[in-house]
Amino acid sequence: MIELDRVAYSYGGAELFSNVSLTLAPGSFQFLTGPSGAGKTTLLKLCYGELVATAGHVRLFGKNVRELQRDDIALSRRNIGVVHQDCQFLDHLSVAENVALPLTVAGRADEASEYLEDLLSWVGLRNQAGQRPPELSGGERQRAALARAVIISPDVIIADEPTGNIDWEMSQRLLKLLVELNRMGKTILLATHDLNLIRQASKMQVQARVLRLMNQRLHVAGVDL
Ligand SMILES: Nc1ncnc2c1ncn2[C@@H]1O[C@H](COP(=O)(O)OP(=O)(O)OP(=O)(O)O)[C@@H](O)[C@H]1O
Repeated sequence: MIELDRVAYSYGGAELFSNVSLTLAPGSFQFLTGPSGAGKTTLLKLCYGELVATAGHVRLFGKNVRELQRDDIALSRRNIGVVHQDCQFLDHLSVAENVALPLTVAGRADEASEYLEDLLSWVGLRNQAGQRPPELSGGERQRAALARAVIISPDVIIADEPTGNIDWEMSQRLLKLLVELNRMGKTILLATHDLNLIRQASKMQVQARVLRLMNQRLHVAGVDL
């Protein structure tokens, strides 16, 4: 699905990490952890083609990002649902309109009504459909962001610290939704600081791999980290 092959990334002259190799195999569930500032968000952006590696190769669905035109990258990205750390809603639109936005942008707005109600029920936000994003709680915002990420039925879901600002109960609820998606065959990459979340996933019998970005390298870690 997505492959990073000996990838490095620098902002300006400062190298953030190098020699990072990572494969998102179909149906896999991987956690990305590591200290603040290690470069987790940057690594996720490389995985969904938002940034281009300063060295090494990134392949999205078999195609080298360096050889893709901007439009081709945009097409590949339609198969990757991203849950951003700060959700990135349009506050003047309703929750339902925000969730439907990827379909609207893809010119498939007419399909939105088919899924929207079911999807909002699945994330427990059916009653909040008409509200504006600023009226939602932190946990509700993250669930709305997850609904928006999956409305276009991507094969891959990349979530950047989706439980960063929400309580444990809400974090577990969000994790459960991601586990359900994984059981449906979706490939998940989830960046988190929260080691309890990783332990919780192992209790839910998820075959998750834990990757730790630290000291400029990516390491495979155990859940007891
Ligand atoms: N656009 C940018 N220009 C310059 N430096 C940047 C840019 N974006 C991020 N950085 C720097 O790169 C480093 C890694 O940032 P990144 O957000 O990828 O780390 P992170 O591991 O996700 O951190 P956190 O866990 O705190 O979210 C940080 O020092 C950050 O300040």
